[in-house]
Amino acid sequence: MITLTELTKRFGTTTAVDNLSLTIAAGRVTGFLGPNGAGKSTTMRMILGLDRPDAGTALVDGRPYATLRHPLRAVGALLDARAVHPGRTPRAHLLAMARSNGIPSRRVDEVLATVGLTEVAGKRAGAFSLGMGQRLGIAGALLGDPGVLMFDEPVNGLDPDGVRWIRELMRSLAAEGRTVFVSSHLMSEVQLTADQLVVIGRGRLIADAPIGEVIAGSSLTAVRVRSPEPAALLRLRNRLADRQLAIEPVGDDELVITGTTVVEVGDLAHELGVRLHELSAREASLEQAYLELTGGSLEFVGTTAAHPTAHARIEAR
Ligand SMILES: Nc1ncnc2c1ncn2[C@@H]1O[C@H](COP(=O)(O)OP(=O)(O)OP(=O)(O)O)[C@@H](O)[C@H]1O
Repeated sequence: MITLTELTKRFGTTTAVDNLSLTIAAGRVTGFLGPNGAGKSTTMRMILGLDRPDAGTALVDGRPYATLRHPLRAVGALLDARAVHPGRTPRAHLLAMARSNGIPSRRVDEVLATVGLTEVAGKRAGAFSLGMGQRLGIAGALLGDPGVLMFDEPVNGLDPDGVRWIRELMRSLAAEGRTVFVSSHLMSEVQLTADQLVVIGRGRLIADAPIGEVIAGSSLTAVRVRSPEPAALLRLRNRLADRQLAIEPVGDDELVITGTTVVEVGDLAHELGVRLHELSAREASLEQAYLELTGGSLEFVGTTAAHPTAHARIEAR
């Protein structure tokens, strides 16, 4: 478990992480989302004791990282896949890590096999592709068999097989009861991998909820209902309006309603004796829900206009 309490980090006049309080629970994959510059890496660095908070605390299983005697056995992390010295071999790199954390050297061969690098274990890491570097970083994270794992953009540079491999690895690590905290900009991938989402913008918490709730909260998640009887449909519309739901009529035979479920609308239609020709749910994608949530907290925006002013800074709503 990771516990953040009023965590704050400033760089000069920039508040990178702003009073962040949340718990990242064990036994599930928590996706960590936010626009560029939102403060994700800084948060992860503070959890790992690499950046010192200006206020608040970041605890791993109730303890600050710096007080862990064998940190790699408590928390494994992939932050920067290029962090390995180019002249070193994967085996030498992992052996050095193992030695400094009291981890038996046979564990090195185990993790090399897990990430599929056994055959290149004696080659210099400098010649590795980005995907191989990611795999080596993941091997380092797994080395101490830790209960908490953090990955910053782990699928970066991986081919489709590698992407699927990391997805299955994260799912299985969470199924073993570990805490898996992973940042990503790939919404389709997060939708397939994560159970819980933490969304931040400009260092502040925007959402901390199960993925289904985040999608259900989107204005693009809606129920569509069609009836061949306009008068009956109007009765249904009035009753839905009584419940303060947002209703968009389409012609006189269709309604699109947000903030409800097919169960609620179906039950109401039945109660009012409204004959239906369609009752369907339209679910927003995670990407649509995410863009709505973070729309006001973008730090850097580009444009597709003819005369781009890319990277203009915009103010928060
Ligand atoms: N060492 C540093 N010195 C100065 N400013 C920094 C430093 N590290 C981060 N920042 C600033 O803090 C803010 C948060 O950066 P951070 O890298 O944590 O965001 P992020 O969410 O990980 O972004 P990305 O998705 O682009 O990786 C940004 O405004 C960034 O410029």
